[in-house]
Amino acid sequence: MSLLEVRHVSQHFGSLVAVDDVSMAVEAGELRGLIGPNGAGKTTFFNLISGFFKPTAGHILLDGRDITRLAPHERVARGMARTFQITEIFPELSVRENLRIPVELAQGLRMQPWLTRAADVRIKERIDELMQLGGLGAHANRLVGELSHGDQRATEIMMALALKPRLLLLDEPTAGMGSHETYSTSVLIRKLHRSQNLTIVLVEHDMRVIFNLADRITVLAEGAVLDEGAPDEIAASERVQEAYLGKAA
Ligand SMILES: Nc1ncnc2c1ncn2[C@@H]1O[C@H](COP(=O)(O)OP(=O)(O)OP(=O)(O)O)[C@@H](O)[C@H]1O
Repeated sequence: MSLLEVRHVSQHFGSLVAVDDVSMAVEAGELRGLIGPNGAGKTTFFNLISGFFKPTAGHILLDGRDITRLAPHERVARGMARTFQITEIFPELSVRENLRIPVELAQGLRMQPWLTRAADVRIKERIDELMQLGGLGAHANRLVGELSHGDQRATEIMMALALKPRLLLLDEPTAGMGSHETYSTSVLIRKLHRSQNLTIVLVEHDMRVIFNLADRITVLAEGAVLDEGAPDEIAASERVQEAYLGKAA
């Protein structure tokens, strides 16, 4: 059974069909890349998987269970977390304080009026572990708003990971980055994928990142699946080349 299964999903906005009868199955442990020209429907598709939109038609299954009508936070409870195209962090808080929010949430301790000393130790240990894993140890007490774009993105990814997802959805993690930061973000994603038993679906514009990281790639064009396969198959696909060249022309 696939970890994530999308069955014949469509999303209409009035007369516009942003996602048109898309099916996709992602196996546990896979890193799936999702690409497509501008306006292909990638972000809409991500919003459908993570529950920000409810599809006009079709079904979404996680571990074989239908989650189509579940709210985003209910999907988080089932093991799904996501990041956004625009980094969603609290710039006026430190890295440690940002991470504390999802760590408390994951441990069922958010909004508790008081914490036992043991619970507080557990929270701090988990924050330290996440900072270490994300390469953020040196920035623990710095305000996130003062960090580089790459470190802000790493903080956001580690906040998603704090929720202990099995499925992590990353929406353009290298958007707006220079080549150095793009490279270090790719290295982080690969490291997390390998060390944390994670399944990842990654939307990216940067083709080097996608072809370097993905086990398989799904290509969307005009809301529909244009092609799907291993990176070398997609690189050789005439249909895909035409879609990109056609768009650029
Ligand atoms: N909330 C919305 N209401 C109406 N139309 C929308 C909405 N969201 C997206 N669209 C339209 O749906 C289509 C697909 O958009 P979407 O943002 O999903 O594409 P994309 O592949 O993510 O594009 P990009 O690569 O530029 O981010 C576009 O025509 C867009 O204008």
